[in-house]
Amino acid sequence: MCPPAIATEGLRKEFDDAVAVRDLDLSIPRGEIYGFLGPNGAGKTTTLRMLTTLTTPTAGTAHIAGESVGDRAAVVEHLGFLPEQPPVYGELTGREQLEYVAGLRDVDDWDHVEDLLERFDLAGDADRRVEAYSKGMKQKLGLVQALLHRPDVLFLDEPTSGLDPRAARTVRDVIAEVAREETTIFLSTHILPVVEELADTVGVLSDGRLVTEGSPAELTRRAEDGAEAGDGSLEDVFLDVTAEAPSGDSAVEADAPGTQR
Ligand SMILES: Nc1ncnc2c1ncn2[C@@H]1O[C@H](COP(=O)(O)OP(=O)(O)OP(=O)(O)O)[C@@H](O)[C@H]1O
Repeated sequence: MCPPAIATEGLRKEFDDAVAVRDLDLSIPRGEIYGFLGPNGAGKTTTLRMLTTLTTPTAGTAHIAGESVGDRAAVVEHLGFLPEQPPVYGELTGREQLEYVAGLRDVDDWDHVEDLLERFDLAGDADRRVEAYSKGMKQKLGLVQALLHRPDVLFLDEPTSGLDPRAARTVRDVIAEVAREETTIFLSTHILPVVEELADTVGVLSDGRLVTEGSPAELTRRAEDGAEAGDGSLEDVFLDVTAEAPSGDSAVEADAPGTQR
């Protein structure tokens, strides 16, 4: 049987003065879009960094497509990562940027690269310098470069942050399309409607702990059943399960749902 796309057991990260992630257990099947929510400081970025080998766990295990994150060379073949700020160089053209990343990744399937540029509506701009790209175009270029090597698992950190509604729509459409091709997507975001629209399963992290998990429909049904106030929306679920978080500056207070940061 295929191993899960993402599996963690007791995954934990401590910094000198804080526990950022506490004993996280995840099992995310292949082909799923997993929406990872949590207030500011909940530990989402630290989790992403552990899963993408950028930081070492203090304890526990994590496997991507069956490979341990401790084996960086093996695991990076399976993952693509779009951080909140896409790692693109302004002085290169879009195509040069992709050639550079393809070289690092040993990708020589140029038909695939051209196909991605077409699908993301970037082909006409591929020979322009990246510094002339809009934020949405840079985000799409970042997505193309994360997908160049056909990863099994794509990690996205706030992929629609700061985009205008049209650019955010395009990025959401692209995510949905990529997911249709059996790529597993781990989507970390504050923007609840994005998760509500795209995610098969939602996990909510609060103070480093996974405090709830389920499909958006299951979570909102639970909120409707238990709610004394509110309309049983994902926002109610989020507010309810993160209510005990020690930080006062929850994501929902800072960003009204639907706000594109
Ligand atoms: N390098 C570090 N050194 C010390 N503490 C850190 C470090 N990185 C993160 N932390 C702490 O770990 C906790 C989780 O931070 P993290 O950035 O993972 O949260 P987050 O959920 O991504 O937050 P946000 O939504 O605001 O980006 C916070 O208390 C943060 O201060």
